Amino acid sequence: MTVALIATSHSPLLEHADLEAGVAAELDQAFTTARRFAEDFDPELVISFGPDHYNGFFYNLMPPFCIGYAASSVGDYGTQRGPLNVPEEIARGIAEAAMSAGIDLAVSLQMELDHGAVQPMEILFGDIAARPVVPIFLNSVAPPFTPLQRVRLLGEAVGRHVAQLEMRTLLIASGGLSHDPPVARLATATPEQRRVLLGHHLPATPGWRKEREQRVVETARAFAAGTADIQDLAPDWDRALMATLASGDLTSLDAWTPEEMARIAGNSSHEVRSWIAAYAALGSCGAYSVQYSYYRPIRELIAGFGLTTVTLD
Ligand SMILES: O=C(O)/C=C/c1cccc(O)c1O
Ligand SMILES: [Fe+2]
Repeated sequence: MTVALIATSHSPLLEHADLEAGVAAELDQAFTTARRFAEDFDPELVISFGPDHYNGFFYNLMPPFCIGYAASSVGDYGTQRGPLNVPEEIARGIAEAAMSAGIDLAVSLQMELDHGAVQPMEILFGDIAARPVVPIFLNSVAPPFTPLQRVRLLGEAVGRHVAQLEMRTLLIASGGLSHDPPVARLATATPEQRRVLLGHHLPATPGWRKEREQRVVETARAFAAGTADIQDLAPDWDRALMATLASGDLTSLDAWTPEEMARIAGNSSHEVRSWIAAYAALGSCGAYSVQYSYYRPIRELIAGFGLTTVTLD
């Protein structure tokens, strides 16, 4: 059994932002390092922990966790659209193992994924169907949020099962870190936004999606210029979280509350759930060490942008 982890922020603005040359080069270097790590590891199986942004999961039925037995990408923000290569038997095994460990979760035979789940696959492998992948959705935008302890326990249960699979398995965490992009929220939604949060706008016209994405692109430009009314990034919080994850002892995160996370690090900081679950999964396979760690708060991407590669000792 060999297991490794790549944890990375995502941002749909990667293709739309006007980054300073130095920052663009740095990011390029981080992605190249991750790509080489993935190529060298050559996984037989990928398990991808990621959020959704009201493209696949809506308030008509919003589970805390869901494992896809089959999945396809909606292709938002120009990401690759179409089916992923999901090994159904392995996905079922993971879901049954997590349920047996006391983690209640949903399963889907028709899971829809957005940039939050597929962008790292595209960056690492150039094709979302390049490797067999089991997608694990963690609700990170739609309150109420399950406690972080449950997220850690989900990760541990998945990791214990993966350790028995005898497959070279790459865990991917996609999300975070501190950030507050203009994703609609139920508490403050207009009637039109409420329809979107319920999924009632579907099937959406291409024009509708373009409009929604353009609003985020414009907010990012304003954020970089210092004129957006979204919450600032929280680099100290991001760095402290990355240090805790690297330490191998995640239990102190159990005490974090969603309210405090949002207050300090923004409404989308809940995407760090993917990192916590994936690090916990690796930790239940053995002691680990971070091999590479990148971090920079990048307003143009509306992201405290982190990327780590991690191996078992
Ligand atoms: O438009 C969305 O739904 C989300 C956009 C976004 C922007 C910046 C960082 C992220 O993690 C995002 O998902
Ligand atoms: Fe996101």
